[in-house]
Amino acid sequence: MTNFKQIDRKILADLSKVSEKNSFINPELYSKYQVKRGLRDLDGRGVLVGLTEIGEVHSYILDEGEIIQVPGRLIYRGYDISDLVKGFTEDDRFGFEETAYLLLFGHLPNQKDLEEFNQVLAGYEKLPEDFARDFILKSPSKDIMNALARSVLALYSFDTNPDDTSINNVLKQCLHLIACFPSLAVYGYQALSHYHGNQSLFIHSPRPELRTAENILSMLRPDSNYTKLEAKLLDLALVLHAEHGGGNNSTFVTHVVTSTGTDTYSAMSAAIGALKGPRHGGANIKVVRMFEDIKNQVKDWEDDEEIERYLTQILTKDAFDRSGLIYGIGHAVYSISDPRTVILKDYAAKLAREKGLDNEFNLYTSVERLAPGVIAKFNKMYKTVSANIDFYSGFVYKMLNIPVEMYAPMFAIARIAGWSAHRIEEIVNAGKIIRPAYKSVAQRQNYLDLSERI
Ligand SMILES: CC(=O)SCCNC(=O)CCNC(=O)[C@H](O)C(C)(C)COP(=O)(O)OP(=O)(O)OC[C@H]1O[C@@H](n2cnc3c(N)ncnc32)[C@H](O)[C@@H]1OP(=O)(O)O
Ligand SMILES: O=C([O-])CC(=O)C(=O)O
Repeated sequence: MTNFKQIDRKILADLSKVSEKNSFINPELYSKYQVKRGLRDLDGRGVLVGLTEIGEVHSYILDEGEIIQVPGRLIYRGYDISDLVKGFTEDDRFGFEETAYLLLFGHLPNQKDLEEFNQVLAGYEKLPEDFARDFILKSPSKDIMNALARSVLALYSFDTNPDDTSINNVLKQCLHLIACFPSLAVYGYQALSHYHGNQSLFIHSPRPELRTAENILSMLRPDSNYTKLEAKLLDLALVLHAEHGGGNNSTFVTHVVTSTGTDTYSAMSAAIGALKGPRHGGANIKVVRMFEDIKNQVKDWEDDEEIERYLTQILTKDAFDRSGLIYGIGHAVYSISDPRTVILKDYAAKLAREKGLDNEFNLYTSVERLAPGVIAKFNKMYKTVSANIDFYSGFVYKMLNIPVEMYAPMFAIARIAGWSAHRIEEIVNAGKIIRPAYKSVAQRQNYLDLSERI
């Protein structure tokens, strides 16, 4: 057995070298053929690939053809996110369901619309009989995003009409997914914590009278208790994560996969896979882990030079996960600021004060202030970088006692609303499969018989 493993490892190592060598493309060729890497122009502007009415991510203005970076704005269906947040927080209402309604149907719900919508979601939140036992608890995964994607794919089998892409059917499927993502994710976590973490197993059912944020906390906690303040803060986080235009990676994946004509479960599981990545929604988990490392490595949290030295080690791949990335900093579109971070940071500050975590909050603000300068020393920058939403979200979740494995799933529970709206928009407007071009830069070769190959 050991021998086999050793041989296996050697073969794999050799094959990996060959694979890596023969996958390399000379970076100069990208400029030669004017390939827009990351679907971005050299100045950072995204290549225009679609139109949407759902979300707008605004970060610059053009002045006589010149890009002027401005503080970021996020607009859902024409409404500025800060106005939406102000509206429901000042009225002391939950905002996530109202936001999901707005994204899906294009207008703000009135009282009656909202009550009806809450009832619809409550009616859809129940999982099929024995689904949790057979599909979640029986094979617990160490990664809740993978568990969530698997559950979404498994739901296909319980749908009597899964491949029907009429809007009526797709809307029904999307509403079902929006309603049951909290249970799918939380049960995935409970399975992990029980089978891999030796903790007692709790499976609490969602309660129809509770809103999404309340249900998440009630299902996560053994005693189901939470304060109104905790639920409101989580609700705010869900609203801020619900949508980000058509170009963010997971939503673009939703458009790409939807354009093939495939079913809702396939499209949404692909989007979950995209969101999980540490350069996208998975960054919130990385940020909190990176801060655990910073807290251990940096002795004086008030010493800017010591913090900068550590951040430099991250950039040079000598610290943390050796990826060279300072997580939670930078954004494909925003430069001066991410409007969601501005809102969340304010709440993070208040909560940190309440919980006696001012020191840790101050460390976050120091990293936020120092990281852009460190990154600029190592890269050619076309725009400044600033903290993105993932920078403070994990810290907020941590203060809400939400387990770290649930941070990226929390993003998915919110973003399924945006993905759903984009899937419907793609189906209503498209009819064309998304298929960009790749130029082959391989040399043509004459075929060799097996006996002739060296
Ligand atoms: C919800 C979300 O998805 S928000 C994003 C969450 N992701 C993270 O927080 C991960 C850390 N950040 C990053 O990896 C990047 O900033 C991204 C992926 C978000 C955006 O990347 P880009 O579009 O390449 O950003 P931008 O053009 O501003 O970057 C310029 C250079 O700085 C580098 N850079 C940007 N941010 C960082 C960072 N946080 N750490 C290290 N280097 C960075 C880029 O890699 C790029 O270098 P390159 O030209 O050699 O490729
Ligand atoms: O827009 C992006 O590229 C990433 C992002 O912030 C999001 O999806 O929320």
